[in-house]
This record gives sequence, C-alpha cells and structure tokens, in this order.
Amino acid sequence: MAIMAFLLRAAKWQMVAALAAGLLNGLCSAGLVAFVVAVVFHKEYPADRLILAFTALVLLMVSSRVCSSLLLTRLGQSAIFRLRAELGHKILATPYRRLQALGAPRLLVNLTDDVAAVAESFSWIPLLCINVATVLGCLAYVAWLSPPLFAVMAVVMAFGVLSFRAIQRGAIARFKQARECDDRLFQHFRGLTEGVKELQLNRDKRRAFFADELQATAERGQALYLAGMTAYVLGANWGTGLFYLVIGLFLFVLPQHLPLPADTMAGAVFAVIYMMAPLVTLFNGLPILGRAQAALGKLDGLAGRVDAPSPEADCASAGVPAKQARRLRFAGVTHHYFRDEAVRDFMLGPLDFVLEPGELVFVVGGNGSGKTTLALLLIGLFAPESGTILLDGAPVTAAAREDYRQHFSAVFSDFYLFESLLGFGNRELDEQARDYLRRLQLDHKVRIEDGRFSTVDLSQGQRKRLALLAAYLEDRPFYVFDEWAADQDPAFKQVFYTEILPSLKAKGKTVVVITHDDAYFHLADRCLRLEDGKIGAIAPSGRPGGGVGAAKPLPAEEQPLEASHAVAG
Ligand SMILES: Nc1ncnc2c1ncn2[C@@H]1O[C@H](COP(=O)(O)OP(=O)(O)OP(=O)(O)O)[C@@H](O)[C@H]1O
Repeated sequence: MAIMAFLLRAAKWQMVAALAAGLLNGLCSAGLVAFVVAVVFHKEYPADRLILAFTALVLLMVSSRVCSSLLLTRLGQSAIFRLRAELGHKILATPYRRLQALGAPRLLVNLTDDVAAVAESFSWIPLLCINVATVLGCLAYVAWLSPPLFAVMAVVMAFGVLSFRAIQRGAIARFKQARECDDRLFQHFRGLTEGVKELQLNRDKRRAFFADELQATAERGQALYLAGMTAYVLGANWGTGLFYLVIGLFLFVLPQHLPLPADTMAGAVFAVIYMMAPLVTLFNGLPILGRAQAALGKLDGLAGRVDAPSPEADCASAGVPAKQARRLRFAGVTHHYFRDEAVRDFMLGPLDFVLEPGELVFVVGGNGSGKTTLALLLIGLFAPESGTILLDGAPVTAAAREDYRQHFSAVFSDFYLFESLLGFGNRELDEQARDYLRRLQLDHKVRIEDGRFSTVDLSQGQRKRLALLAAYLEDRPFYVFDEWAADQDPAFKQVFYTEILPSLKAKGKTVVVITHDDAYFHLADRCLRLEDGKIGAIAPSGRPGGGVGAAKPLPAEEQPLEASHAVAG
C-alpha cells in the first residue's frame, strides 16, 4: 500500500486513469466468464450477435490491459527517475557533517539497492492492478449470480485475508531486518574493495574478515530473507488453498442446503477457477512489494536525515564571488566531534585569527591536531558550533554559507577527481587547461577535449596535479590545499611551494596550505600551529612559534626548476 500511496503522490491523475483501465480490464475478464457460461447454457442466443459481442469484449479487454500497463509502466519509470533525482538533490543539499555521520556505505545502499527494490516493485505493479481487477470482476460476477454463494466466498476470503496479513507482517519484519544486514554488508564490501591489498597480504586477516565479517553478515541476511520468503510462500499457498475449499463447498456442501440452477453453479465454480491464476500471480508478487516497502521505509528514513534542497542553492546569480580575496576573520570559532564515553571528545577552538587578502598561510601541527577540521570550517563545509566567521566584517550566517563557499577552491587530502572539468562553460577552457597541463608536466600523459580528461588512471601524485589544475581554473579568491604536496616528488614539491603558491599569491588570492613540509615553512607569510585543537603559535614569515625563522637551505634535488614549469596566472 505504501508503494501505491507513493505512486499516487507522484502522479495522481495518471494513477487514477491507469487504475480505471485496470478495473475495466478486470470487469471484461469477469464478463468473459459470464459470456462463456451464457454461450454454453443458453443456446437460444443468435450466433452472429454472440460473435460480435465476443469480439467487442476481447478488443475492450486487450485495449484496457494495454492502456493500464503502459500508463503504469510510464508512471513507475517517471516516479523512479524523480526518486533518484530527489535523493541526489537532497544529498547535495545536506550539510557535509551530517553526510559524514551517515557514512558512504549507507548512502550507497540507499541509492542502489533501495531504489532498485522500489523500481522492481513498480515494474510489477501493472500486473498487480490487472490481476486485482480480474479477481474483483470475478467476485462481482459471483455476487450477481448468487448473493448466498458470494456470502460464503466473502467469509472464506475475509478469513484468508486476515490470516495472510498476520503471516505477511512477520515476513515484512524479516525483510526489514535483512535490509539492516545489507547496510553492514555494504560496509564489508567497502572493506573488500578498498582494503584488498591488506587482505591479500595477510592470510589470517583475510580469513577472519571473510568468515567473521562478510560471510557472517551475508549468512544472517540470507537467513532472514529466507524466513521472510518462507512465510510468504506458506501464506500464498494457504490463501490459494482456501479457494479450493470454496470450490469444495460450492460443489458438495451448498447444493444440499441451497438448490441452485446448474448454470449458476457452473458459472460460480468457473469464476473461482478463473480467479486462481491471477491470485497465484498476486501472491507471488507480494514479497516484491514487501521488500519494496522495507526499502521505501529506509528511503523515508534517509529523507528525514537529509535536507530538502533550497531554491537559492542552485540560483545562477547567487554567490558569484569577486576574483580578489577579502579579509576573513575567525572569532571564537569552535567545532566538536562527539565520541562514545570511552574516548574524549575532540574540540577544535575557540579559534581567533585573521586572513588578510593575498596572504599565504601555512597550517601546521601533528596528526589529529585539527588541521583538516579547521579547513572544513574555513571553506564553509562545517558550520561553527559557536563563534563567528566574518568576511569583510560581515558575519557568515547559515543562509549565507552556500554563497560563502563559492569563494573557495580546495584540493582535499582525500580529493575526488572528476573526469570532466565541471561548471566552467567558457569557450577557452580547453586552451587554458592544455596550457596548465603543460606547466604541470602532464601533457604527455593526459589530453583535454571538450573539458574532459582523456584519462584519470594516473599515479596519485599525477591525479593530484589534475585536481590542482581544476582548482586553478576555478579562479576563486581563496585557495585551500590539504597536504597537497605529500604525494609529489621532491622536484614538483619545489615547483608547488616556490612557483605555484607564489603565483596564486601574486594574483591576489589568499592561500591556506596544510603541510608537514618544514623545509618550506619559511616561504609562508604566517604559520598557524595547531596543538590538540588550539592555535599554539602564529609565527610571521618564518618558523611556527619561532618568530622570523631563517630560510632553511634547500637540498640539491629540490633546487627550483626552470621558470617554464611555473604555473602562471
Ligand atoms: N568524522 C569524525 N568523527 C569523529 N572524530 C573525528 C572525525 N574526523 C576527525 N575526528 C577527530 O578529530 C581530530 C582532528 O582531526 P583532523 O582530521 O582535523 O586532524 P588533522 O590535524 O587534519 O590530522 P592529520 O594530520 O592526521 O590529517 C582527530 O583527533 C580525529 O580523531
């Protein structure tokens, strides 16, 4: 029912038309039963009229079936399209911190398995509607033939429906538990694909992972799914079995108490037999609906945790930032990660600092000191829990955060490289990109055509250079690099610190670089050192915490490259 309600919400009138066509088809089916009984028992009707009526009935039956099927198929497909699009929009509109807490495996299983389960049920719904209509038509025919026969049938059917619903409830509960297992299974699949190197390396780890994690979860899911299916099979056969009971009652019990004409009795038995095939189809399809109902419940649950997209979010005019950086200030900004009781919560801040336009600032500190969290706050992907971020003196409110983010270009340490340069739309893009490819020493590896890289199957360092290229082309006022140079060879590290960063600064950009490369700290205008979530020291033009530090001599292999390698503005 949840699925039907979903379709009704999606396109009410299309759904009503499809149901009406399905109902007409069911009535025609029942009409065909009545027609056959009339032809067999009433020879007095003229043959030509019978042939005409038969032809009209069959044409109506076929055309209403086609109409209902096509309408419902179209409706199901557009509902699935909308479901996918809505989910995608909502995920993109949800604060990053909440998505992080939901986790990639759970989102993936929602986007793939759940949507597929709902889609499967949609493809089955035309059959369901037509078969329900056929059953209803046959019931109406029996009621018209003989109300007492119908009453007997109705009592048996009511008993059948009630007992089937009790069985079905148990089955749906099992499907829901099996669906929970799918979430965990996806997490394990992630371990399988992303941790394959570690697993192939160590036999004991591989065995333990396979037996205790993947196989155990898969087996539990399988057992729950089988329990749900078993309940459905038993329920379905119990339901169809009751119809044989009805036929037995019609043939052997009722005639002793209720004398009925032969054509009435034959018509009723014929109608019951005619209903059996649609009923079996219905019972077979119900598990698909049951699974879809569990999946829809999960998608509804997700919808409660992700946000509806706001109309401003994609507004073309909103948030086109100036190319030049402005003054940015953190005033008492904090962020918290909540953990379980066993581990201390991590608290970043309160942070107070200013980024002047065109400044090159390095953020340094040990692992887990809060550098990436600071970067996520800076670029507006995390909202401050307390305190304020001010851009040119204006506080960045929740409503302004989407626009605020448009001031930043970033390459994250766990960056994702898209195969195309997205969101540019300028004609000279390929030319500019080719120029940067050359300067980033990637032109012998990658070509760019219509804003698309010929390949992204490159080394991690090379992929990071492509990510840098995309960020460079964005030409935004603020740049944030999270350990960008970590995967680069010494020569290119040198290019990054001594040519790329200064060229961005020369263009008036404010550049924040998270780094552990202490050989280059002297190149920063300032270094912010983080220690356990607090700013330990701010050192102008030199070593963090050490005042103006002397420039450390560079190792021979890190001497500057030719100027032609520089990424110029
Ligand atoms: N999603 C999260 N949930 C809970 N705690 C988190 C989460 N992300 C980070 N933390 C914790 O917050 C602290 C700061 O993490 P952060 O990634 O900002 O540090 P970092 O300085 O960038 O570290 P690294 O140099 O290792 O990248 C760490 O102690 C980390 O365990």
